[in-house]
Amino acid sequence: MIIGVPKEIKNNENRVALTPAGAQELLKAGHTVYVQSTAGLGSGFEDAEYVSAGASILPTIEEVYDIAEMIMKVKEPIEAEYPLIKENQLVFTYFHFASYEPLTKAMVESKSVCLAYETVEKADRSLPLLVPMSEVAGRMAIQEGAKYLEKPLKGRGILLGGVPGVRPAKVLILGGGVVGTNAAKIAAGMGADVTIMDINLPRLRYLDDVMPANVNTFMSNEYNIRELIGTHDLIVGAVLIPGAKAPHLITKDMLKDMRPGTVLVDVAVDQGGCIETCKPTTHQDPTYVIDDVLHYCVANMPGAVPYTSTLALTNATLPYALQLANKGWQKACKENLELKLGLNIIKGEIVYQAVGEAFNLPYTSVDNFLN
Ligand SMILES: NC(=O)C1=CN([C@@H]2O[C@H](COP(=O)(O)OP(=O)(O)OC[C@H]3O[C@@H](n4cnc5c(N)ncnc54)[C@H](O)[C@@H]3O)[C@@H](O)[C@H]2O)C=CC1
Ligand SMILES: CC(=O)C(=O)O
Ligand SMILES: [Mg+2]
Repeated sequence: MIIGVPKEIKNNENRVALTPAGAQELLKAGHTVYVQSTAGLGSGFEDAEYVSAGASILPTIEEVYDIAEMIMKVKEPIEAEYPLIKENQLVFTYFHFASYEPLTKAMVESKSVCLAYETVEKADRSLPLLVPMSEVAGRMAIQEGAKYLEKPLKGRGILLGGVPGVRPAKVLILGGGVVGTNAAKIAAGMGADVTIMDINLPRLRYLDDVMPANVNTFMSNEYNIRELIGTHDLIVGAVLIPGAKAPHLITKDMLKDMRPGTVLVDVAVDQGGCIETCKPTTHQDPTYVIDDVLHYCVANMPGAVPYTSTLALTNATLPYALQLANKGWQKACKENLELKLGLNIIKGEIVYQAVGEAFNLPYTSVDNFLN
């Protein structure tokens, strides 16, 4: 198969979908790999390293899209990329369709095959291609939150860990999955007073078992959320209903119950956000203030630490990319249910229920395409 790796063009997105090591594995399996010039530079990989691994370099993004049967990307295509995507081309990347109707419609129109990293799902319901980036974003959520709690950055001016004789900051984490657990670990390590909320009681039991003593768990519901938001300094949004738009757990009216300088980091922004007042921001301009509450809603948080994120992402995606390249998407998805669940749009039809439902658009069974 001919595989193309374009350079990411979203704001401050420095990750790349394939490392030279990954390119070598695909080449060893008999495939051809084209990488756009400088695509790996932001993650520390020179064009020459891809060439040594056996890949070819193409100067422009147009040439990469033009030649490739499978495009491997990191972030969802942005408007400038829509016209480059071809009929029948397999696009393997994050899409987060349910949060953005224009992208969904553009990919339907492209008649391409869209296999979304974030909905590839294992039998135990875990999301193997989301996990590594959720680990990064969860840890970063506290790093960023602690920074924006500083007064000159418009936060309350409280030190996360406190000091002897002065109480630490209070951190509230909505959603105790991968992002939430990683955020809690870092916040607890810095000495904060941490509460994790989730609707999944077995998950709360597990977290209660493994987390240090400065982490408490609390059932997630509106009543309990309203009880806590007025006393917490940093609130992290980390809920997910796979493939669907995130539920708004913090509504606009709740902001008035928070103290001035409270910091909200809505990591779930890529699925629409679990804070009603959240709108996607970029690393260039990551925050804004509403009702004296600071919002941080960067939709590609791991893009800021590409040296870590590119390796973590490609460790997870490569085995799946190899299956797609070796067998073609239809056979690979027929034989591997995990990959099949990643199919969101095929040749003009939405095949992922939560995406169709998000926009009241028709959807069809993926099985219609796999026989
Ligand atoms: N902004 C960014 O750069 C990044 C964003 N993300 C996003 O972060 C979000 C979370 O991802 P993961 O932690 O991997 O998901 P996950 O599936 O591991 O965890 C989600 C948790 O939310 C819980 N949940 C669902 N409804 C809830 C509710 N009403 N109240 C409280 N908890 C609820 C679930 O029970 C689950 O434990 C996703 O939208 C993901 O795409 C992930 C990586 C990077
Ligand atoms: C998961 C995701 O949206 C990201 O890594 O940017
Ligand atoms: Mg994202």
